[in-house]
Order: sequence, then structure tokens, then C-alpha cells
Amino acid sequence: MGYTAAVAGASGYAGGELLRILNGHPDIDIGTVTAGGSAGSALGQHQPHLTPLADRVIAETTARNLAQHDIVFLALPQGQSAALAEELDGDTLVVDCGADFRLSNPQEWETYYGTPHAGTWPYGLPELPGARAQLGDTRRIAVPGCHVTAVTLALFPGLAEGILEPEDIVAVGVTGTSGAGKSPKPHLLGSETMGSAAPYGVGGTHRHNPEIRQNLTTAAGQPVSLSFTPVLAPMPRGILATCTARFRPEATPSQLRSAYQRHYSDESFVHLLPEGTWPATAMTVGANTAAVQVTVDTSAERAVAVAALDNLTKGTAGAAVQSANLALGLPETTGLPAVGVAP
Ligand SMILES: NC(=O)C1=CN([C@@H]2O[C@H](COP(=O)(O)OP(=O)(O)OC[C@H]3O[C@@H](n4cnc5c(N)ncnc54)[C@H](OP(=O)(O)O)[C@@H]3O)[C@@H](O)[C@H]2O)C=CC1
Ligand SMILES: CC(=O)N[C@@H](CCC(=O)OP(=O)(O)O)C(=O)O
Repeated sequence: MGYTAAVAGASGYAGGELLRILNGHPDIDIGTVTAGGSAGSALGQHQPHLTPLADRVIAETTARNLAQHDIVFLALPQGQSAALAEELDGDTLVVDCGADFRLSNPQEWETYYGTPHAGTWPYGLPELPGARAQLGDTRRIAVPGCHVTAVTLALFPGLAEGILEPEDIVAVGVTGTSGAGKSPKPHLLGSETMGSAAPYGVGGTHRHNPEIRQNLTTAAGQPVSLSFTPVLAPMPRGILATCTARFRPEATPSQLRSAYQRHYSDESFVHLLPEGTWPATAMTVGANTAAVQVTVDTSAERAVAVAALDNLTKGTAGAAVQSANLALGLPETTGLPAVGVAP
């Protein structure tokens, strides 16, 4: 059965990646594309690589323009989704790439986002235990943040199997510039960004902290303590999450690797690399995949878990389509790139 999808935020990075993936999806046709100030212009002016869609005219982002589709993908700045979703029919599958509906704790939301909590939708990270059952029975999906997906996939198996300690987890997320969106930002101007890497959201202030803690607490079955530092690097795409956690004394390195093999050996989009090879963002460009590796630093009695992914693909748009496939009863991998572009 064919489905039609509207994409809100079509002129942006996440919206553009959604359209690139949907353009090749065998069961989903692209319907209305909408945005903000660029409404009325041709899509090709904003997404020149989307040549098959170049003549599509961008419509205003209104519930009326988004209705009458089987699926609505929202790739808008946070805070825009709640009002729109309210006006969309309950049978319409709404998949939000923004943050509005990811957190289950209203207090955490208000602390980090400073606005009223809009609610909580089923979470678009199918690789989490129990997620597929939820995603297979919903018409509302909240897609994770890109750093969050990388850190979660890096640490989940070790915490879930009680091999890693839930206290004193440290994660550094190196991200490409497209993570900040297309709208020009002073800290992303070419000469300031080229050839330089810089931390931001330092000291636990980044808004992905509560979302990462939420996922790792689920894994560990108890609250975790986390220090997360994002780092902006001069590359267009990619997230490299390098995470460390204390290693339970009675556990062994082979138990740790076996835990990751158990969690990921049947996953189409999460690849535990052969021992001795390490994730690099270049392995995942344009793919809905995450490359993962884990080892033990015996001198520090800590495990080191690393995940690399493309922030626009597995980090948002690919995860959105993967989750939508599940909600529509389609094979989860339908229409999704499983191998990156290199070099
Ligand atoms: N970039 C990434 O790696 C990731 C992004 N996300 C989330 O995805 C969402 C989109 O991000 P991204 O694509 O990077 O952002 P961009 O800035 O690249 O694109 C934003 C899009 O939203 C549209 N827009 C902005 N304001 C309005 C408005 N008031 N009404 C209607 N449309 C509006 C813009 O249209 P116009 O150009 O016409 O103004 C544009 O199409 C955000 O919530 C972001 O947090 C999540 C994970 C990863
Ligand atoms: C480089 C950069 O700025 N990246 C963004 C992550 C984009 C993202 O995941 O956005 P939401 O969680 O808001 O959906 C950031 O760190 O805030």
C-alpha cells in the first residue's frame, strides 16, 4: 500500500535529509513540502541536490497544508510541533524530529528548555528494548536528538547487562556543523569554524543531558550520573560519541563484548565493529547506521565505548523514517541507506 507524506521544514537540513530518503522510499510518496520564510519559493533554491524535487513549491507550514496526508514529518525548530500536532487528525502519523515530545519528565523539560512541557510521545530509537512494540502501535513519534542516539547506542548494552557502573559516566560528543541547522549562526561562520574544534554547552548545560540520562537510566534500571560535553568540529556531518564508564570489578572484557554482540548482532543499523577497529564518522555519512566499538582500559578500570553516526541520517531523518516504517507495519529497513558514502 502506498502512503503520502508531508514534510514540514523542507528547506532545512533535517527536512532535506528526510526528502532525500523519502525520494527513494518504495512505499511513501512525497506530498506537500512546507517551511517558513521560504514558503512560495521552489524547493530547488534551497535543496539543489534534490534535483527530482527541484520544482516543488514550498507551502506555508499550516495544519491545513499538512493535513490530508498519511504521514507528517516535522523538521521544525523546537516548540513548533505541539501546536501543529494538536490540529492534525489522530489517524495521521506524526513524526517529530524536534525535541518537544522526547522527555517524560516535565521538570527536566522546563529546566533545560524553559517552556511548558508539551507531553511525551513514543521514542524513535527502535534499538531500545521495548521500543519496537510501542512504535508499531502509535500515530505519534518523537525522534531522539543526534548526540543522544550516539551516546545511548554506545553505552546501552554495558549498562543494561550490569557490566558498567551507572555512576560517573563521561561522554564527549563531537559533532559536525549541520547539527546546528542551516539558519546562519555567528559561531558557525566559515572562518570561525574551519580548522578549529570547540566545546559548547559545557558543564552539564546542554539540553541533551536530560534525554541521555533518561535513556541510560532505562538501561541501568537506576538513575545515572553523567558528564556530557559536546564539541563542534569542522565537518559538515557526523557525531562521534566517546564514552567511558566504570567497569564492575567482577566483570571481564569478554563479558562486555558479548553483551554488545547480544544487543546488536541482529540489528540492521547498529554495527559492532571487529575488535581493534574504531568508529569514525566517515564510515556512516548518508547511512542510517551507527558504528560501535567497546573496550576496557584496565589501568583506569573503565570501559571505553564509542559510537559514530551521521547526525542527519541515523541522528534524525533516517531514524524518523525507520520509526515510521514500524508504525506503518512496513519492514523497518524499507527505503533506508544501510551503507555510508566514502571517501
Ligand atoms: N540538524 C541536525 O543534525 C538535527 C536536527 N534536529 C532537529 O530537527 C529540527 C530541524 O532542524 P534543522 O533541519 O537542523 O534546522 P534548519 O534550521 O536547517 O531548518 C529549519 C526548518 O524549519 C523551518 N522553519 C523555521 N521556523 C519556522 C516557522 N516559524 N514556521 C515554519 N517553518 C519554520 C525553516 O524554514 P525557512 O527556511 O523557510 O525558515 C526550515 O525549513 C530541529 O528541531 C532540530 O533540533 C534533530 C536532530 C539532529
Ligand atoms: C552542532 C549543534 O548545534 N548540534 C545541536 C544538535 C541538534 C539536535 O539534535 O537538535 P535537537 O535535539 O534540538 O532536536 C546541538 O548540539 O544543540
